[in-house]
Amino acid sequence: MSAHTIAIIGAGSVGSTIAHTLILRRVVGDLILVDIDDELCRAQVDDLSDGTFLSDVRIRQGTLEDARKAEITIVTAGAKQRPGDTRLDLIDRNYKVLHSVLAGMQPMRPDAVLLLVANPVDVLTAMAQKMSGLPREQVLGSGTLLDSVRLTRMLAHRLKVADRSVHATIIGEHGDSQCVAWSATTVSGQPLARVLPLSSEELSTIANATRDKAGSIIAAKGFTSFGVAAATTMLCESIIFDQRHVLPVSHWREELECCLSLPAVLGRKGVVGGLPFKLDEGEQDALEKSAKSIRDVMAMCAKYV
Ligand SMILES: NC(=O)C1=CN([C@@H]2O[C@H](COP(=O)(O)OP(=O)(O)OC[C@H]3O[C@@H](n4cnc5c(N)ncnc54)[C@H](O)[C@@H]3O)[C@@H](O)[C@H]2O)C=CC1
Ligand SMILES: CC(=O)C(=O)O
Repeated sequence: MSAHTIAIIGAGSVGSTIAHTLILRRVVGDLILVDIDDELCRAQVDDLSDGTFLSDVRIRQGTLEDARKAEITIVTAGAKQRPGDTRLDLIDRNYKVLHSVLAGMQPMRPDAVLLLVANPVDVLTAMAQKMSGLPREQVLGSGTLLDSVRLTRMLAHRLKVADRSVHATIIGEHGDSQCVAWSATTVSGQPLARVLPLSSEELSTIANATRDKAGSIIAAKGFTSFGVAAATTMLCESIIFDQRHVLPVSHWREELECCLSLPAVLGRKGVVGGLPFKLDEGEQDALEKSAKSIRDVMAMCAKYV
């Protein structure tokens, strides 16, 4: 049994599914759920606790004061997109939620990692870096790991190979300006273009389907939860067990003056390193445009911080 503790702020669809996945994967010994809706939180804890016999993880309802002491705190609290909303449309509501959550968690345990999942995740990650009191490297967002998983699946399906044989990365915003690092996409170490030559129209179709997948799920069922829970669990494992996986997560990029996703090394202190990630000219342009769209929203939010 792992002796680690993770707190999840926001016990709605995403928070509870992350809790469920962490329980099944035995990532932690103790899990704390916090929500402003006391009754919902209690019911989620009661329901989740019926499944803990599979892994012996202890789960309980807690407060921001409890979350303050956890090794990882995951923030899912906030409004979700309604059909047709972009993730950026959520900023006004979710900034206020983030502000009140972080204010209630001061001072945070100095070696804590704060993992943002609520949207717009890139902008909220940058705001949390300013408000949390933690070093920047310890505050990161789930970013485009989920988008990269979605892209990987589409390519693996097309190639009729296992997902793990494909390495595909979405970079930039977890949102509409995201871009595919096609030049770095490989299948069993071989460049994708060699294994599966695709026309530029086909590449665009795949990129658009990846970008639009969340919207189509939300249009049909109102929210997404399973993919983000699996992605967040993978991030927690890399952090808690200091596994140093290289994963696309939202983190501060000085050269782009914002938080966005590029591959980073994830260990016990959060983003513990980076590796060179070469892009072609078109991809670099797209990344810079994505950064600009995030910076534009941050500029609109300057009134807050
Ligand atoms: N980064 C990603 O890949 C993904 C992000 N999301 C985002 O996650 C967020 C949550 O989505 P859902 O769980 O579907 O929404 P939800 O509405 O089911 O849950 C949100 C929960 O936050 C709680 N909450 C609100 N204010 C709070 C506060 N001040 N303190 C504590 N709890 C508070 C609410 O009571 C509610 O239970 C949304 O912003 C959504 O866009 C969703 C899917 C994927
Ligand atoms: C909602 C969201 O951000 C996603 O599923 O990608």
